Amino acid sequence: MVTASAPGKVYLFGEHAVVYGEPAVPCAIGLRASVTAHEREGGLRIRADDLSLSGFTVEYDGDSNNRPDIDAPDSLVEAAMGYVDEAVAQVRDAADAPDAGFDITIESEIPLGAGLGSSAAVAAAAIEAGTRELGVELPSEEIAERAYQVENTVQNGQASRADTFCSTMGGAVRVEGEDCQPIDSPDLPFVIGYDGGAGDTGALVAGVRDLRDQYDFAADTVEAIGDVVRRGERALAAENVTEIGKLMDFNHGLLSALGVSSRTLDSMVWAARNADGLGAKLTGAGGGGCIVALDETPETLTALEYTPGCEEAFRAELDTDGVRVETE
Ligand SMILES: Nc1ncnc2c1ncn2[C@@H]1O[C@H](COP(=O)(O)OP(=O)(O)OP(=O)(O)O)[C@@H](O)[C@H]1O
Ligand SMILES: C[C@@](O)(CCO)CC(=O)[O-]
Ligand SMILES: [Mg+2]
Repeated sequence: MVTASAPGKVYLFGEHAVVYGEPAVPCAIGLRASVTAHEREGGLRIRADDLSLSGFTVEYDGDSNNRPDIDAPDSLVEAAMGYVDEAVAQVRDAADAPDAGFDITIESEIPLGAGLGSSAAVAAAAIEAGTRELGVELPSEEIAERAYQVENTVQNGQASRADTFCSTMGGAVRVEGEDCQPIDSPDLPFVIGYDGGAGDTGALVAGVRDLRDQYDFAADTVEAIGDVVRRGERALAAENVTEIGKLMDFNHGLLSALGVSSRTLDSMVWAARNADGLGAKLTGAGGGGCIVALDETPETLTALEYTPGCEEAFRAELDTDGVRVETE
């Protein structure tokens, strides 16, 4: 039995645009998903009590895909299970063990669908736990690549390597197309506001794609996000936190123009700005979920706590540990 964990992340800059080849800078944070894999005689049984489908246990064999007996629409169940299913497919492929069966247990501190990269963390941790359980040790680059394949399949061919590379490597990273690099970052005073909601990553990415196909100025907006990221990288290298904050504000405006913000995400961003934080933006796919702000003082945290629609506000720190084995 092997347990592995991987961190969630916030985007300092560049989500959505990264899907079209612009650079992005996500940063791993100290909230983790843990996956335990225990080999069994064929089939797959998944225990995922943190899933918003009120927690369920699923048991089915590889062929018949028996539907779990829970009171939720099929599409939701399939979407909820897609990442784990695909991660197990990657494990079987990597270990050359097409018939390997597993009991998988997932425990996670990362809210689902909220922009903190729960899917990437679950995928990376599941691949690490599953392959180790079969006695195979993958280099971290391969875990990242296989976790990306998981996201790409579930998001219907519309995913970047950013979330999965960040979750696998930890720390701050820069991703542009297939080029993925760890980068240096100062300790940034992240404050996260969470509205308790979720967005559907695949649907939000598809919405941006449609806008980009329809309007030249939407394509220009995606490129403008790339420009913000390039400036952001310079600010990061110079440890100029004030400039980083300003660029985060700009990045949020451009994401809003692309239709991926929401009323509560905007309210939380404005609460952070009014509290004189250094900058704030939505993080991840958007639609609902989390914003990330920068502030060393307690003001932004307090302001978010009093913002209608904000369910939870907390500080987060850059986590330099990527995917790791917890117990073996
Ligand atoms: N604790 C968990 N147990 C089982 N599956 C999980 C868990 N956490 C996340 N997942 C999987 O990840 C999916 C959510 O991924 P999605 O990409 O929509 O959001 P996210 O990764 O949290 O946010 P973003 O991609 O915007 O950063 C869930 O539907 C589920 O399939
Ligand atoms: C919206 C997106 O850019 C980030 C989701 O966390 C999608 C992706 O990069 O795969
Ligand atoms: Mg995701």
